[in-house]
Amino acid sequence: MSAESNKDRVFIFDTTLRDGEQSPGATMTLEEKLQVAEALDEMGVDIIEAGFPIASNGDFEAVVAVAKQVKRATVTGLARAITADIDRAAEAVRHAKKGRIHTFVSTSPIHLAHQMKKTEDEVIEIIARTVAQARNLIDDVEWSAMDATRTPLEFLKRCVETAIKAGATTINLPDTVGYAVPDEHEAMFRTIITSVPGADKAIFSAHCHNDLGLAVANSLAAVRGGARQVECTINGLGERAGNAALEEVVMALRTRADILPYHTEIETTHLARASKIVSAAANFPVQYNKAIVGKNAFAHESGIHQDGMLKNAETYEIMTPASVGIKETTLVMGKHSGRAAFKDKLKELGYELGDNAFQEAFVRFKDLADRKKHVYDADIVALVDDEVGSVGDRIKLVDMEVVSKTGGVHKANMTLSIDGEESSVSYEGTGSVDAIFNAIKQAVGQQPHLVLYAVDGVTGGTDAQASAHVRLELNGRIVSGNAAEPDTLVASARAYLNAYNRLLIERGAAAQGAMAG
Ligand SMILES: CC(=O)SCCNC(=O)CCNC(=O)[C@H](O)C(C)(C)COP(=O)(O)OP(=O)(O)OC[C@H]1O[C@@H](n2cnc3c(N)ncnc32)[C@H](O)[C@@H]1OP(=O)(O)O
Ligand SMILES: CC(C)C(=O)C(=O)O
Repeated sequence: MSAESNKDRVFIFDTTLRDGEQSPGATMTLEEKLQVAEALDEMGVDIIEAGFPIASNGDFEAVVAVAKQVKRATVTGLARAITADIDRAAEAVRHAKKGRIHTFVSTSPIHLAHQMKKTEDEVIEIIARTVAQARNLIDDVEWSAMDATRTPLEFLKRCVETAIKAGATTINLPDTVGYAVPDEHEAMFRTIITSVPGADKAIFSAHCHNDLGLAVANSLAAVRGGARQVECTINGLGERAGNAALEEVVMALRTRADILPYHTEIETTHLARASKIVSAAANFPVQYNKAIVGKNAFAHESGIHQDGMLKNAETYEIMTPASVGIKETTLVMGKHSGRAAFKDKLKELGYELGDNAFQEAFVRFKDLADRKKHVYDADIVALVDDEVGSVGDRIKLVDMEVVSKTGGVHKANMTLSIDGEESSVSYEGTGSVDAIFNAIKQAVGQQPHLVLYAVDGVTGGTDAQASAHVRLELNGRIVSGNAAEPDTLVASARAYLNAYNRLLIERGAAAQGAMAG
């Protein structure tokens, strides 16, 4: 495929299995690498860098296995500018339908002086010799200038010209240490591509690291400067702060085609799945706020955004979750949510409340969200059931204080509203709950028999709401009451009152008489 006929096509070179695996702790087994490679191939990645064959027998075997498995993509293996490395890489990638050798050497003064201990002329000789060696073994050869962005332009031009003359078909100018900024990066590519003799015969490639958080921005700048291959990894995995994230590069090109008129052949609906596969294989969690594939990438918690989303998703989303393989947007219910989202959530949960009941439920929801980190659907169900179940209650809890001492007194001081009038009472018990129930019985002047008292957590966690259940019996009648609250004792008191209120309803006028007496 000539660079000319694909002038706006950006080739995606995925190095999750090589640079990605260089993330400390991200080592993958052969089976895991095959699973990742399959996902990349199905997604339409153009080149898969499967490993560094000379690094170990395991790496060599992995590159061979990936090469044999992959159906569509070109498979490459990395090699230093060393004869044995290049031979080993060739031996591994020759198993692929389309194989590539990727060889590299340092070009920056600091690397030449301290790592390679070579002069510029010696490096030029190494490039000519090793690229030619690779090209004698395979037609598809990529050459990389390690630390290109800290290399003086004049020397970089000499290196690139030498590599192209020796037969390199792809020239990669890596920002090895994540030092570049976008304008400068774009200019570097443009200068090299427009001034090096023979540059039109090669595809230029960007390989950006994220040390300054600029890997994706620099990759896009390189494309503007003429690069047509971007090296990246799923989830931005990679040495130190990582590489440019594949999903971000691809979606930026797709979403901003208006000012970045280039395209890739990536099937973007596979992105979320690939992210999960890599995260599991590399045992590397994806941060919640990671662009495109993070748990929060399509989640909205604030009321104003949720209201906008309910009116038109384009108000707060620049791409659809479906376009990256995420099922749907989520409106997370929390302390920043407003009425629009709460109403929508109630509808989803099957509730239709009248204006007053809705308003009261919303106030209680806000109050709960202020106290609880996560408000789950189950919390809202408990809250609304509780709200609906207590509509019309004649006796309500106004305030409550419980004093409880190990081996000592358990006392409940309660203020209740009975038919709109407040009444305070204190009573002791054998425990806090017993004291509460005794205080209520004292206030209402009745002694119903407690048939059942039980408490469950609505959700997990110590901040979960407690759901309390009380069953009372009076004169042969049995009624149940429920209440949900973050505080177990308050939930218990309200459940008792809820049951007692039902007892009053069932007993009708007789109960009214009893209370008045
Ligand atoms: C920017 C990048 O991501 S580059 C890729 C980095 N990835 C890795 O290093 C992972 C795999 N690496 C390995 O398994 C090992 O480092 C090996 C097998 C490659 C080499 O192991 P060793 O022979 O023990 O060498 P060691 O790692 O200690 O040092 C690297 C050597 O390679 C040399 N070297 C580094 N890059 C190159 C290069 N592109 N071309 C030629 N030689 C190079 C260094 O100068 C050093 O040589 P020296 O020992 O003569 O000083
Ligand atoms: C080997 C090259 C491509 C590399 O990984 C880098 O320079 O970061």
